[in-house]
Amino acid sequence: MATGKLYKHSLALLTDLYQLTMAFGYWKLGREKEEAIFNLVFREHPFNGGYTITAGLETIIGFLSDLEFDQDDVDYLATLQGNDNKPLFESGFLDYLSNMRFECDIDAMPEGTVAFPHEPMLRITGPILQCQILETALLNMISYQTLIASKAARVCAAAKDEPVLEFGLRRAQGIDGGIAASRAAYIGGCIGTSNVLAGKLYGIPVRGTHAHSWVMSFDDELESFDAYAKALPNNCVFLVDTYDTIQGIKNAIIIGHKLRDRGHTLAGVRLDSGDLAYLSIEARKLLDDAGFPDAAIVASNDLDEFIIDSLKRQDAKINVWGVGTKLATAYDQPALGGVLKLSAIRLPGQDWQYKVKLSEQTTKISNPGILQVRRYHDRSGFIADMIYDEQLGPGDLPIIIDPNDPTRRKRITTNPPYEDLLVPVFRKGELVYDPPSLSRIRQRVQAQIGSLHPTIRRYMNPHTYPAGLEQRLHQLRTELILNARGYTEPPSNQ
Ligand SMILES: Nc1ncnc2c1ncn2[C@@H]1O[C@H](COP(=O)(O)OP(=O)(O)OP(=O)(O)O)[C@@H](O)[C@H]1O
Ligand SMILES: O=P(O)(O)OC[C@H]1O[C@H](OP(=O)(O)OP(=O)(O)O)[C@H](O)[C@@H]1O
Ligand SMILES: O=C(O)c1cccnc1
Repeated sequence: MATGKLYKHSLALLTDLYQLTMAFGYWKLGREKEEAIFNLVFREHPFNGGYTITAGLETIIGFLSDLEFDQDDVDYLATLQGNDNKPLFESGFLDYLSNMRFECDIDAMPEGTVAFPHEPMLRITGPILQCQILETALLNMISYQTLIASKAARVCAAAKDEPVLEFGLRRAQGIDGGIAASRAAYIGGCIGTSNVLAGKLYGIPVRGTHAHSWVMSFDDELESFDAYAKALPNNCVFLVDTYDTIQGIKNAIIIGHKLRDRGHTLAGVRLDSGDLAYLSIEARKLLDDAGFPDAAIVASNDLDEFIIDSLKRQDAKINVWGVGTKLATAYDQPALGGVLKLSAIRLPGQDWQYKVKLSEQTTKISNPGILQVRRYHDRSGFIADMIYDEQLGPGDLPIIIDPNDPTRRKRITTNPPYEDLLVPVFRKGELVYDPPSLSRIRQRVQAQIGSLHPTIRRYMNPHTYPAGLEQRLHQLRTELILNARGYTEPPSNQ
């Protein structure tokens, strides 16, 4: 029975200490009811790609649904001391945490959405104290799964119509990394995983062959295949490279005939070393000539999207790709670089005050407002994305401005159909969203990627998809930046 949860208790302490010290500060100042809006964004696509696939929302929903500071948690917090060896937190604050119930609004892009730099993938609105405590966990859950789903999408795109199995658990970043990687890889397009716990938790199909150790534990390879075929006649993909790959394929064929005589099937062979193009072509010839045209050739060994692409260009005859380390660890880019930035604040019952964070680097200056993302499309696919402020509104026939280079603009002139990407997930702490099944999320990924122009899908040096700020939001942001830099008066609505 798929439960979808690795942890069966509240993870309220899954945060950085500074979030709790700030929370204490807000409480001490009586500011705990002040409301804030934070947006979770990334600044650059991972892997130098042209798009990013969101993942991790369901993990966040599980985390927030269980959220509470239980007695053990506050007992632990009571032991923390400041540099005068006195308690860091007052008991009144710990009581406050014990009684605190999650009461924020969350709006988020559904999992499996393609996202672009600076677009909020998730927006949290609520008491600033709560938003602050949750920052770290929200980033942790979305950033990593989004990274792996995006990597998987690239690997699967390279494999084109051929299935990719995720084999990464043994090299993944610890227990949670391995579980989350399997989930995200499945979202990104892998058809199964070797990770049995992920299979149980999420209902991901589990698949596998056997290891060199099985072959090595027998006196010879043929005997090992024979014994495996007798024990598991319905799961025979023989690993053929323990000693000599060509001889291994011939041994697999000998056992394949025996399997067939007993009413079973040689499902395939796995190549795990050597020149995978050459060996797969030889394997295909041997298997076909022996009457096993349906036996699959599975390949593994430090594969990634670039090696898969190269092997395909070499006409490798590989039917199934087993990809582990480089997928589950996001080997070439181990972090997404997600951030959660404050964009507005207000006292209860008062107007929002918009906020920006300055930086010497233009791309690191945050966006103010109550942000939403509008995606315009036509029959051929996505046209452009526009980040707009819900109070200013999306505007008629808007102009979309690249925040990194305001001279780059796109005018929306024809009133094309659109979709607002952030959907309500929590309202005042109550779940108002019915999370889709993993198979629906996988379908969404394929539909979303399919709606991108092929030049944006290219995994080397892709074209840049038009995504930017609605012009009045851009103007307001510019005024706030100039004001923060001391050049102007604050904008009139501040
Ligand atoms: N024809 C090919 N074209 C491009 N890359 C290939 C080709 N064949 C294999 N590779 C890749 O080259 C790398 C070979 O790595 P390495 O030399 O460490 O492996 P090996 O010696 O074949 O096997 P192992 O060390 O696992 O026993 C792997 O990443 C593999 O996927
Ligand atoms: O190469 P990856 O993409 O990570 O795929 C998973 C690897 O895990 C297994 O190897 P094993 O742990 O036996 O080590 P190996 O690298 O020596 O084959 C398997 O034979 C693959 O080679
Ligand atoms: O089943 C397999 O072939 C497998 C599983 C994990 C890692 N490498 C291979």
